[in-house]
Amino acid sequence: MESVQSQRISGDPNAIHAPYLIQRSWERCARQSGDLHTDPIMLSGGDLKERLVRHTALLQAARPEIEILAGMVASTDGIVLLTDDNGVILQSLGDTGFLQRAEQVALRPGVSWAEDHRGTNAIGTALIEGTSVRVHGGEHFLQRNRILSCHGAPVRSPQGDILGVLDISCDAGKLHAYALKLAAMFARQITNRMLDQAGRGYDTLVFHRQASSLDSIERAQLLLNDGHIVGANDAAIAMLGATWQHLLNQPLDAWMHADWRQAGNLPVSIDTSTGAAVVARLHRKSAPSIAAPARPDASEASGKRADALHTPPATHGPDAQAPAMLPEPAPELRGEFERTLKAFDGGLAVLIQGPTGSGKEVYARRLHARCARSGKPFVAINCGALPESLIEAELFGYAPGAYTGANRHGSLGRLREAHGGVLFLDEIGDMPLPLQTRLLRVLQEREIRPLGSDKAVAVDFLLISATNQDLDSLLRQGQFRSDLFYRLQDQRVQLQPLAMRQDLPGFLCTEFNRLGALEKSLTLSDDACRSLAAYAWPGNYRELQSVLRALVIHSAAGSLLQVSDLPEHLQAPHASGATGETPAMRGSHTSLRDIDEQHIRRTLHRSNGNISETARLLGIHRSTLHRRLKRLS
Ligand SMILES: Nc1ncnc2c1ncn2[C@@H]1O[C@H](COP(=O)(O)OP(=O)(O)OP(=O)(O)O)[C@@H](O)[C@H]1O
Repeated sequence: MESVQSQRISGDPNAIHAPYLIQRSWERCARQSGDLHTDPIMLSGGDLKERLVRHTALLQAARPEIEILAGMVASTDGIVLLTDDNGVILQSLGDTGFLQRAEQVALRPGVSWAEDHRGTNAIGTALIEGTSVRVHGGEHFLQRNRILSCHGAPVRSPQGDILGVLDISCDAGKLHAYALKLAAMFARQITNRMLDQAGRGYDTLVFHRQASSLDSIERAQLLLNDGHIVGANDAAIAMLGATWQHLLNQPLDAWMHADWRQAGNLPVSIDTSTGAAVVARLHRKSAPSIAAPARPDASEASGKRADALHTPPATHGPDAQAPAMLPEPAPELRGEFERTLKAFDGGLAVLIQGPTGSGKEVYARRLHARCARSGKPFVAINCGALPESLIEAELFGYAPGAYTGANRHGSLGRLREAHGGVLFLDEIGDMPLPLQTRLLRVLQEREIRPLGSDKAVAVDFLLISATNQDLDSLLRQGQFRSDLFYRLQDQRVQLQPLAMRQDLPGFLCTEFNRLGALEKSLTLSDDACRSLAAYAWPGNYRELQSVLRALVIHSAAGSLLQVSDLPEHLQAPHASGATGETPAMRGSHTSLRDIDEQHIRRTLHRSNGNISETARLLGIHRSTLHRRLKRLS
């Protein structure tokens, strides 16, 4: 398969835009080719009508764009199609001559062009990859579709979900280099229009590096509710160097200097957290918000949480964080995820173990997003980041006037904020022993007694905890209570290091595109991709994101990146003579704990022993690093 594909791609200089996307798609199709050769699946008139009604908002936002675009591609006899998120064509517009020929391959409303029905094609493949895709002539998996050249670009909701695909299709002989960019540009315009519609009732921050682009299609746009980000477009994600799951529901202050509050109709200059200077305009809306954290007993609450904890605010409600925005578990973990979800929904406590950056928090948020309590709070507590002196009040709350310096209204405590929802205790292995005792009591009695109060308050939450430490050995050393341990681990989940991921080479390219490569038309050469896949990735997904982001930022637009463009430690010696073999294929004799420890030591060395810098690079709190170093010494 590989040689056929690369031959075809190298024979067509225009088709090198994303060989991996096409190749991966062909591999998927080859695995199920028996089902692909059946006739197109056509919805009945009633079903199509029902779908059109369901997607009214998308169709309305897209109509003006589709009309303009159809006029533009008419000169190439092209047509414009809009599909839903299942690849079913909702609307087609354009040259009637080509429309008739397109009919022959069932390129018409009501037909599904999902990849598992029609093989590799711009619509179905763009839906799976989540990026713009061009599929030209012979790149189509099914022979009968090879008369086409198709260019599909996903349209996203303000929360990043793919709502459908905008596609330009024409005769394969009439390929136009600009068609993919055109599809992507108009898809972005539809996304922006939907963002404008959803934005009624929110503050909207529009920004760009140049003031003259604030009204252009390239503008970055955020919807804000009480200073928290509740919607965004791709340009905002790229300009802030963020991902959907990191941006949504987070305070804008974490991504931009607080000066954004000074913006109004007159643009102001602001620094983003990555140090880039942007110009921003703020449109304030006075209508009520939908995603404001509705804490239980808000009247008793202190109003503002201690900032020192760096824990994200509780996320609530169906809009809070849809599962589609969270990264999927690796394919080999999906079955296990469903089993864990069932146990979790049944009330069992879940303990997630895995090395640093392996996606424990993402896994926990995904469980929350998919469980029966998804509309209820998700309260994340980083036990390693809590100073011991504050931890008790922070977790269990306190009565008004409980101690000097306390908020005079008292505090609910984070455990009570989780009432009705999910409590996520991250880095549970770092919880000091006295607090373990207190937590155990809460889990047994299902009630808490705030500091300075003798009134017990009932609490009800599902529990997820996570650690990158070996709890069994902490138990043996007497640093972790065994009775608490058994309460936490009804269902255990072991996350693998990124390097063990079976689809690593393909995944690297998808991540690279998602993190901005596509926007800058960057491509990884086969050797560079192999080299990245052969690296051990001790910092796992977190390290991968940081490497890929840096590559995107430092590469000139349009480049084809070679091994020599990669950071030195990713080039050799593991890559030299690499056969495309990933650590997962080679098997690993290194324990998760070893990888973690080696990673900490290496990072410390790289930072010349600077603890703050090491903690920042590892993405952990300084106090956690101190504790880990104590154990390593
Ligand atoms: N399956 C995945 N695909 C892509 N990115 C992922 C995936 N899982 C996690 N990430 C990203 O990796 C980073 C680290 O993830 P997360 O915080 O969940 O890891 P963790 O195991 O909880 O880390 P730590 O042990 O340091 O707390 C995040 O930026 C997250 O978005």
